[in-house]
Amino acid sequence: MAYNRTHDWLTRLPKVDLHLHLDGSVKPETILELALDQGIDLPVYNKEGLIPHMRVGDECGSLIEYLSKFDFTTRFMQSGEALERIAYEVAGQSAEHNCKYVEVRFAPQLHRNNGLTVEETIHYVVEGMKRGQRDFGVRAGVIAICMRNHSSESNLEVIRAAAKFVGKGVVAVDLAGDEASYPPEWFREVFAESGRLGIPVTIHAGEAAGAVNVYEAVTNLGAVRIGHGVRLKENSDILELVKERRIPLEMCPISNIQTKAVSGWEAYPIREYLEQGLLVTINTDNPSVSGTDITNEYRVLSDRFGFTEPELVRLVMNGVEAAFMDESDKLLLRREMEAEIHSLGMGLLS
Ligand SMILES: O=c1[nH]cnc2c1ncn2[C@@H]1O[C@H](CO)[C@@H](O)[C@H]1O
Ligand SMILES: [Zn+2]
Repeated sequence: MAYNRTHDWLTRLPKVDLHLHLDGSVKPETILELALDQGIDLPVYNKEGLIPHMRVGDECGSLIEYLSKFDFTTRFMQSGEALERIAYEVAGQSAEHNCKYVEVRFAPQLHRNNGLTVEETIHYVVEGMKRGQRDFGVRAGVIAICMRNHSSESNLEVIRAAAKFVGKGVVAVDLAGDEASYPPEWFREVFAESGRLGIPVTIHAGEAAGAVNVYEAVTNLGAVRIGHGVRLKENSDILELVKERRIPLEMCPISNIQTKAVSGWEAYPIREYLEQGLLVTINTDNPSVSGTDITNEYRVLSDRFGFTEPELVRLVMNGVEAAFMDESDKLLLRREMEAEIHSLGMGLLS
């Protein structure tokens, strides 16, 4: 590729990633080592051969097809040691892209096949993130995910365990999985508990189903952020509500194209959302499943939509504003990032 000033500074631009799944971020090299340590057979024993088992291609037709990739990685994520290691590595991968803050999400109930409790899974992920923070300087928060195909009882267990870690590494709870088959109104009872316990909520909505799911998430599940929200554009009243309430959208461009949340890039609503004043943020979702990284997300957007450098900086700073962080920490992060952007000679914050 020819030298491109924007591409070069996108690598150096300080960034944040608010929507990243732990089980969608495991490196193939790590799977090779974990399989050996854990005595699990692999279909192939080299990195390149593992990639098709972990990553979707251009032919991915739906969210359901996309989600099928996770069964492979979660098999190797059933011990405290593996969870701690993968969380630590995610911090390292984020640092390589000058990501200053990352929120890592995972579903505790998917990591209990060998007897870990929900609380133990959270403990190990938090420990890995803390070690990553120390070694790589990346600030981090953990989001505990409830799964759409799990029982209320299992999901309530996740929320209650997560509540014990608030202020100690966990920053929010989420709902993920097959959105088209499991509408958000089925989860009111589960998220009433997060309301009672005072844990912030983000919900995957408007990805594989319509804008009405965003409405339900915001008005009845207590969501203060929305995962994706790509299909919000289908209803201008709901879009207006999200805008008025300053609810951030955690958009994940490459993943959104792969899961067919929209028909293609020409229909991807990011520029219109930004121009309409929505609090849009850019994230990776699942680097290993989507074959992406945070720099690549910005690079593709700048190429596809002609975002200017100030617009790209705006998207980054929206992420800082949307972070599940207390205000004093957020202020520090914002100052640090603004200073770094200025020192890169961009002077683009006006
Ligand atoms: O984009 C997404 N939409 C909905 N669910 C997802 C997405 N990416 C991952 N997961 C689901 O979240 C689980 C815990 O991390 C993953 O195992 C996958 O089933
Ligand atoms: Zn997601």
